[in-house]
Amino acid sequence: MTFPHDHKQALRAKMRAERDRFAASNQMVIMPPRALLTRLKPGLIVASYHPIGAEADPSHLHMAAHDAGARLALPHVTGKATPMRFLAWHPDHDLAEGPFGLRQPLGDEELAPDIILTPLIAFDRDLNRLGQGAGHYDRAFAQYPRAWRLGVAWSVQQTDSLPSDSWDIPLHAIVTERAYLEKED
Ligand SMILES: Nc1nc2c(c(=O)[nH]1)N(C=O)[C@@H](CNc1ccc(C(=O)N[C@@H](CCC(=O)O)C(=O)O)cc1)CN2
Ligand SMILES: Nc1ncnc2c1ncn2[C@@H]1O[C@H](COP(=O)(O)OP(=O)(O)OP(=O)(O)O)[C@@H](O)[C@H]1O
Repeated sequence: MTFPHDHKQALRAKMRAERDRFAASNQMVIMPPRALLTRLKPGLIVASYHPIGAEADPSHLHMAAHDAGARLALPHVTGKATPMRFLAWHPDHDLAEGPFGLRQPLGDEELAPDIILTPLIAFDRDLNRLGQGAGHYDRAFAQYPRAWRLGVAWSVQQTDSLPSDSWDIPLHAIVTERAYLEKED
């Protein structure tokens, strides 16, 4: 079922406001779930992200990956229309300013991720995800279908049921400051 574009836009505005309110009055951290830790090994490529605004901070997750010998990558975009690339990044490296207030890697070494720590605006119990609407993660998920897709979010970003379009690829799991949710299969 295809939901009107306007419905997704209204949901984004509502859930961004919810997230911003939550983050303004709480000092929470998100810790790496056991399911992530058991997957980590030297040489694995883990894509994380640099949070903007009130987004959930994945740094404890990617630092656990770094400590386990994994290589890190961060997303790099140039605009809404162009695909996102994951570029190599080391925690000691500086970031450069990008579009939408993003901070992105300076280098140009593209990596194919084994695990994608995924930012999101909203999620539901079926692990559907609503993103920024440019299709950057939907396209990356299609490009790397074997990667493990772990959503990172505040618990208040959960909503009853999300509109799902044909191109939407659900997450394998989601971690919040309160819980770890996994797809039952
Ligand atoms: N931290 C972070 N990095 C990320 C993403 C993300 O969601 N979060 N992306 C996910 O795709 C990609 C960047 N894509 C983006 C596409 C559109 C907008 C955008 O339209 N932003 C709105 C305001 C967003 C807000 O207030 O939350 C804007 O600029 O009007 C932002 C990022 C890659 N890096
Ligand atoms: N595999 C794909 N290839 C090309 N375009 C895609 C693909 N997946 C999604 N898109 C396009 O991306 C756009 C954004 O989709 P949508 O509103 O579902 O994004 P979203 O749920 O916010 O997630 P994202 O974080 O990926 O932006 C749509 O116009 C869609 O046509």
